[in-house]
Amino acid sequence: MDEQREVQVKNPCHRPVFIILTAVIAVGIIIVVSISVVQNKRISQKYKYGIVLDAGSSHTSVFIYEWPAEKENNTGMVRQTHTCNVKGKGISSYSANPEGAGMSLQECMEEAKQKIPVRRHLETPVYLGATAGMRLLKMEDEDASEKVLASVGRSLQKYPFSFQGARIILGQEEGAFGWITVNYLSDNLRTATGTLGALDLGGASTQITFVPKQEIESQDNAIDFRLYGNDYHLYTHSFLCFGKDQVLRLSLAEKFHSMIDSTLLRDPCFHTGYNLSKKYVDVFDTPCIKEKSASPKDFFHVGEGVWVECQNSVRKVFNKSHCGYSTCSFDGVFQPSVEGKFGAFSAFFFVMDFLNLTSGTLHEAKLKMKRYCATPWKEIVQRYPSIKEKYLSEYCFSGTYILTLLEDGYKFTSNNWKDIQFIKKIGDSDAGWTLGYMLNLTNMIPAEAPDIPLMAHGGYVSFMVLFTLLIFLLFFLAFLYYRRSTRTAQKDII
Ligand SMILES: Nc1ccn([C@@H]2O[C@H](COP(=O)(O)OP(=O)(O)OP(=O)(O)O)[C@@H](O)[C@H]2O)c(=O)n1
Ligand SMILES: [Ca+2]
Repeated sequence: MDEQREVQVKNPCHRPVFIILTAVIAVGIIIVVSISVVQNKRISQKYKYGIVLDAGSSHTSVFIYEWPAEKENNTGMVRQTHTCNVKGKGISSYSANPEGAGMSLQECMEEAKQKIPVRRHLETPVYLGATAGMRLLKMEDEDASEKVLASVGRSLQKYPFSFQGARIILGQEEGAFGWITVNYLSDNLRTATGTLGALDLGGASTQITFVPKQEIESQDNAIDFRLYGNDYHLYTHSFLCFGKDQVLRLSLAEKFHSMIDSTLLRDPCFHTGYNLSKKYVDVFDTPCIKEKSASPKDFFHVGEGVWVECQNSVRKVFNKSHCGYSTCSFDGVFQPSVEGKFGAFSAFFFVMDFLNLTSGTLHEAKLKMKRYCATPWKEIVQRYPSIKEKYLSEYCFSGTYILTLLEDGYKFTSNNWKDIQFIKKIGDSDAGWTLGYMLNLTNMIPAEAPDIPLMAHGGYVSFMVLFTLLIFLLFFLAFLYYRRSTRTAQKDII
C-alpha cells in the first residue's frame, strides 16, 4: 500500500510545476485562437451600400458608396465605387414636363441595380438632393418645383432600394457637407490636425466653407459640428446666382444695359472671330436677373478676346457697395479672412484643369488667361476638336470669373494662392457634398471617437508569431521536465 502511494505522489503530472505549465499552455492556445478569430473576421466582411443623387442645376449624377458592414463608424471606411451621369440637363429644366425628370433617372438607376449585390438592395438607402437649379425654380414657380420633386420621388420608389426622400437642400447644407466630404476623405476629422476649407463652384451657385480664426458675426453663416470627439465651428456661405452659368448671364445682361446697338453684343470674354446668334430669353429668363432690359428676340454675340476688359466686366457682377459687418466678401455677405488650405472642386477644377492653371502662381495664372483669351476662336476650335463648342467658347469667361471670385470676392492673395488645391477626387471618391450628406443621414460619423482597434495588422502578425513560438518552447520545456521527472521516479522505485 505504502509503495503504491509513493509511486502516485511521485507521478510528475501531478507536480505543481507541471500543472502550472500545462495551464499556461492552455491559456496561451485559447488567447491565440481567440485573437485570430476576432482579427480574421475582417476577411469574411460584408459590404453595405448607399446611393446619393446629386440633382445639380446643369446635370444629375448618381453616386454609389460602399463600406464594410462592421466598420460603419470608423473614419475613412466609405468609398465611392461607381458614378453615373444622367443624360440630358438638370431636373430643374423639366419644369414644363415634370414626368420627364423622373424618367431621366431610369438608365442610371438600372445601372445601380446591376452594381449593388441583390441581397443588399432592400437595405440600401437612396437619397436625392437638389441644389441651386431647383432653388431658382422654386423661387420662380413653386408648383412646378414640387411637381418635379414628386416625379423624381415616384421614379426612385420604383426601384428595390430603400428610398429616403427627394428634397432641395439648403445652401448651408451644400457647403457644410462638401466640407465634411473633403475632410473625411483626407482623414482630417479623426486626427484633428487641421482641416481643409471647401470651395464648390456649380452652374447656379457657389459655396465657401472653412474654419475661421475670427469670430463669425452672422449666425446664418455659422455651423457647429462635433465629430469623432472634436468640435468644429464652421463659416459657410452659398451664393445663389453665382454659379458660373448664372454669372455668365448676369454679365451678359450687364453688357446689354450699356449697348448702343441692341442686336450686337461685343464681349471681351469671348474669343475674336466668335460670332453667334443667340436668343434674348436664354440670357434673361432667370430669377437671378431682376432688371430685364427691352431688347429684340435675337442678338449677335461677338467675341473681342481682351482679358483685362473681361475682368473689368466680371467685377461689375460683384456688388461691394454695402457691408453691415466688419468685413464682407460681396453682396453684403459677412466673411472672415480665408484661413488654411482649401480644396476647390467641381467647376473650379473642370475649368482650371482645362486651362492648365491648377498649379503656379496667381500672377502666372493671369498671364496665361491673357494669352488664352487673346487666342482667335478658329485656333481654339482647331486645338480642341473633341470638346463641345458651347463649353469651349466659355472657358475664357469662366477662368476669368474664377480668378476674380477667388481674388476680389473671397480675398485670396498672391501669398495664399498656393493654399488652394484644385481637386476632382480624393482617392476613389469625388469631392462634393453627396458623401457628407449620406454620412450625416446614416449617422456614420459619431460625435465621439470610436474605440481604437485591438491591434494593428503588423502588431497582430508579430504577436501571433512570438506567442506561438513561446507556446512551442513551453511544450518543449514541459516535455523535458516530464521526461526527467519520470526517469527520477523510476530510479526511486528501483
Ligand atoms: N467637364 C465639365 C463638366 C461640367 N462643366 C460645367 O461646370 C459647370 C458646373 O458644373 P457642376 O459643378 O456639375 O454644377 P451643378 O452641380 O450642375 O450646379 P449647381 O451646383 O449650381 O446646382 C456647368 O456650367 C457645366 O457646364 C464643365 O465646364 N466641364
Ligand atoms: Ca453642384
